[in-house]
Amino acid sequence: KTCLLVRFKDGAFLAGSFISTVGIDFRNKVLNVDGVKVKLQIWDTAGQERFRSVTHAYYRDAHALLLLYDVTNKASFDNIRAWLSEIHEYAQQDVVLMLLGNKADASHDRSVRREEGERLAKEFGVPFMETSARSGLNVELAFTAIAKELKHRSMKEPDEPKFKLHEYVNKEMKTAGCCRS
Ligand SMILES: Nc1nc2c(ncn2[C@@H]2O[C@H](COP(=O)(O)OP(=O)(O)OP(=O)(O)O)[C@@H](O)[C@H]2O)c(=O)[nH]1
Repeated sequence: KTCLLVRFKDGAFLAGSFISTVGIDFRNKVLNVDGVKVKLQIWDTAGQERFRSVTHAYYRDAHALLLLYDVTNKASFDNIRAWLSEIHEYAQQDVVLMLLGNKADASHDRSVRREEGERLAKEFGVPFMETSARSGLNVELAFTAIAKELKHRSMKEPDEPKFKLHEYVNKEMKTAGCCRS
């Protein structure tokens, strides 16, 4: 999670970093979305179980949640169902969700296939993409898509058609041949 956020914020990869997030941390980034400045305040939660009660407190105020698993770690993928039920319990009902399978670059160590991620995302009706903090694959796209959805929700003109996050993500992935850094 931290590496993905640092890649998005600073365009760099923290190679060999083993510093676990303690509790919660945040970073801001301003994006230009269709000529409008959108300020994203992105909270980076600790994945470790012992910080769970701290992170719960932040779900309620989140407008969007990015759920990450590690494609080289099957347990992290299996945990997604548990995270989703936590989200249903603690987050706002209309929170924007996206599922990301990170470390897509690590092809030799992969233990979760892209199709498995796609299937899970479909089951829960959330947009999905694989990302890589190392190569930058789809990182900008994931955050930009969320920013577009949030901008649309807060500034929508009465006659403006609804922004469709799913469709936007699918279209962008197709245009880029599924992968872009
Ligand atoms: N190959 C590869 N390694 C990655 C990628 N993203 C992160 N890593 C490595 O995975 C390890 C953990 O990354 P972090 O970003 O610190 O993980 P985290 O989810 O923030 O961890 P916690 O704070 O403990 O919950 C580090 O050794 C990173 O170098 C990636 O896209 N590709």
